[in-house]
Amino acid sequence: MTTQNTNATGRIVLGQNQYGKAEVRVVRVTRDTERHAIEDLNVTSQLHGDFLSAHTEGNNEHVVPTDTQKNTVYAFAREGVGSPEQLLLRLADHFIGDFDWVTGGRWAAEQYAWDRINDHDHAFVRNNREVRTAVVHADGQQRTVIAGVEDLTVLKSTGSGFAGYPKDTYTTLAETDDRIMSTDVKARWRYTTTDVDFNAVYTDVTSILLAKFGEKYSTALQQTMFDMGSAVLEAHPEIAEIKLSLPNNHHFVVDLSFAGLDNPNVVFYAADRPYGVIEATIRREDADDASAVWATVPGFC
Ligand SMILES: O=c1[nH]c(=O)c2[nH]c(=O)[nH]c2[nH]1
Repeated sequence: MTTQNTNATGRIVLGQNQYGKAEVRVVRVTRDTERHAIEDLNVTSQLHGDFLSAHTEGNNEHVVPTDTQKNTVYAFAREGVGSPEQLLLRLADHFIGDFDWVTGGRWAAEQYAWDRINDHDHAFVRNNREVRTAVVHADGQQRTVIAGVEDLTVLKSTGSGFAGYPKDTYTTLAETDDRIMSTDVKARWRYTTTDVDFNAVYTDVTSILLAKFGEKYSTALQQTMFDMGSAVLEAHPEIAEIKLSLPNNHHFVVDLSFAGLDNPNVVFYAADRPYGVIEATIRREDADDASAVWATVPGFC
């Protein structure tokens, strides 16, 4: 229960604030040769700093327009992207370096992949397998980079069960040692350094997550999730922690007895809701506390 302060006389002040341009869609074509390449991003720029008088006095002399922030994203893309993390780090250095009162900020990106059509030089098909994510949080000279992946939908048609759980009056779920397990992998991992080959590590982390999902018999999504996250930390010392949020995309065996048919795990009803939701942070025991940065990355525990 919260109690109400009935004689609140304290001054009203501006608390935490940030502002910027959300979802700047930028497609960068690299066309130095006839074989083009595409980088397709959705970038958000938000500044932290001394913006008090803009809020309390209507004084805009510190307010770098959100329109300028959008233009800066496009201008920096002209110089090259490389990786979403590198682009965001350059944006952070620029805004903090060029404007005295900008002390930090949050820059975020999603990246969408395009594959070549039949190895064509300049025709592509969008690969909707997953969305890559990146966040750079800057505070003075400090940079924190959090990379991620989402909408990576996976399924295994056997090699998963769920049993041994407590039962009470409300339990109807039957134990099983053979079920479908499916989830949409959503993960974010925090680097301890900016000296990273971000594209190479992204590729390796996603391939580890996929391999571990399939690798061994799963007694629960919780166990599989911990295996997936642990394997990423084991392979990558430059990652301090990884957060996973995994919906349990339930597949129910359909009772076909109305037609006189058995159903030995062949025909399933893919429910879209409700779904289990299994989440964890898997971390090195001695990892530093980055909870203030994680607070800017919603959707995880
Ligand atoms: O992998 C699972 N974890 C659970 O916590 C759970 N709960 C449930 O009903 N089914 C499952 N499956």
